[in-house]
Amino acid sequence: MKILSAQQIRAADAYTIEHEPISSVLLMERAAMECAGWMVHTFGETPPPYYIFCGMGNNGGDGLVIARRLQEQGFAVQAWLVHTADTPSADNAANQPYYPELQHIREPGEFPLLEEPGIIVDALFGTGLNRPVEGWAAGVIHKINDQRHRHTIVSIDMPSGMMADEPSLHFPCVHARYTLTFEYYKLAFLLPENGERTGKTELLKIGIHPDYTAQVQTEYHLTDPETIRTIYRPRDAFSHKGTYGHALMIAGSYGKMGAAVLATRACLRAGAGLVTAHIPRCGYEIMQTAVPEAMCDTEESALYSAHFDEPFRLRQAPDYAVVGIGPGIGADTATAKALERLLQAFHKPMVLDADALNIIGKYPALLPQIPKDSILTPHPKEFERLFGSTDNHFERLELLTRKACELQLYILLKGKYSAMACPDGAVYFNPTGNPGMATAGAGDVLTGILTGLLSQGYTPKAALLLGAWLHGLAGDLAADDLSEEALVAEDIIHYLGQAYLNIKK
Ligand SMILES: NC(=O)C1=CN([C@@H]2O[C@H](COP(=O)(O)OP(=O)(O)OC[C@H]3O[C@@H](n4cnc5c(N)ncnc54)[C@H](OP(=O)(O)O)[C@@H]3O)[C@@H](O)[C@H]2O)[C@@H](O)CC1
Ligand SMILES: [K+]
Repeated sequence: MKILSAQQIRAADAYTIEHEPISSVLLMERAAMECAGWMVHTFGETPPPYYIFCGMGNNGGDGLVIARRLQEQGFAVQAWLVHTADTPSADNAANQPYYPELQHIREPGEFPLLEEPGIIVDALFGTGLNRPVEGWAAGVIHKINDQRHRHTIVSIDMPSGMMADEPSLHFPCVHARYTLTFEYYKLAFLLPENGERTGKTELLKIGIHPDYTAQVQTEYHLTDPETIRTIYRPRDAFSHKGTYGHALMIAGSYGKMGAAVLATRACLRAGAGLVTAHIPRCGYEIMQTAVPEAMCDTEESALYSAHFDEPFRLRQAPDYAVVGIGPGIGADTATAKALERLLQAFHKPMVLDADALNIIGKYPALLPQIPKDSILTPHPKEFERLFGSTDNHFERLELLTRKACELQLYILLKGKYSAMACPDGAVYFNPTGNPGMATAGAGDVLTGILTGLLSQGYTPKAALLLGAWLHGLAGDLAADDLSEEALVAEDIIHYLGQAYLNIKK
């Protein structure tokens, strides 16, 4: 699913008006009708009163139509026009006469007392916002926010005060419980700095012309079930375990064998044909017992770093279809040297996570040695250690994209919507997953899944998009059964099969 800028959304609007064709006032009617329908469905036939705050642009116009439609259905509605400009937009003005009970706010003192707990509809500003809201209009936003513990706030298209595709963290902005957004997610919704202000986002289809969406070029995308279904490849009936590759998982150290077990298990569960776990001697019994399906490659030394000192082992690395490296390996000097030798020996795309990334953060000269098209999966702190810090999440996204292009790597920056930057400059956001997955070992499982998918012959881009989707979906299915709180990394592996079945539906 494409993510459009505010300017492209305006163009989509204009294209629809011209080519459907439909008048702009009727397109507004359609958008508002979807919102009113969502509210009736969500808040029921006997909801608390609706308090609707409308601005002077088309977002306010949507609010006016919502007010009329809800009132026509017999709901208790009060609506106010907040005079943030001298003149209303044409479609806003056209709708005012159809809601004669409209009240007016021209200064914060006129903000009403909303006695009965109800539903506040925020239709002050949408995609037309082009600067911070200031003065008494900002006061109105603060007054709305003051009510958020007594009332449910529903923002129309965007929380008022937020910019669609620029930083606006420090702007006055409505804190919504729900945001009903039209046709496209806005980039701002997908960045952590806006999470608290957007609330739960609901995407409402308002009939934007499909031809516009098909031809418009954008670097930002949200992965969706259709994309995932086109990536997923069913197995060939005549295949054998060799068809799905032999993966090498380099993980674990004394006290961190859990990371190695999780990554190896996830790699097998994701579908790798064969997996060898390259682990320290001290973890041999643990791995053989916990993951009998995996082979083990160990060294005599109990120290993880020591087993890399034997060049013999590394010479075998190129024989593997893929290498996953990082979970629990530690970041001491000997391990760093070993990673360097691995990068010299292995030239196919690999998966680097956790301590492998911390080592590269310490020795940035290793960065250009990573094989082209490899996948890096840093969490925000690891990302910072690798590439430095930024002032806001928009800048961080730019840095992420730039590094993926410069280094010709796939970089997945973990988050609620993990951002996956590709070497061609495209960025995909993954929508599956839940806060229950903020738990020890969840990242090791992702490394295993990605390695397992690469091993089966998925391209790095396909493995990345599918892997992130499966990982999040397995977590969602696990949380549905077990709760977010009780979810542990092992559950993600356990539900991976259900996630695959869900894709095939
Ligand atoms: N796209 C679609 O498909 C559809 C879109 N629809 C709806 O239209 C909405 C976009 O409407 P919109 O363009 O009229 O802008 P909106 O957000 O109402 O702002 C109004 C005006 O405020 C002004 N302004 C800006 N910043 C300001 C500030 N800080 N403080 C004070 N004033 C400020 C600025 O004018 P300026 O002052 O810059 O001249 C701006 O034009 C969209 O979000 C959706 O709800 C649907 O109806 C139909 C389908
Ligand atoms: K709004």
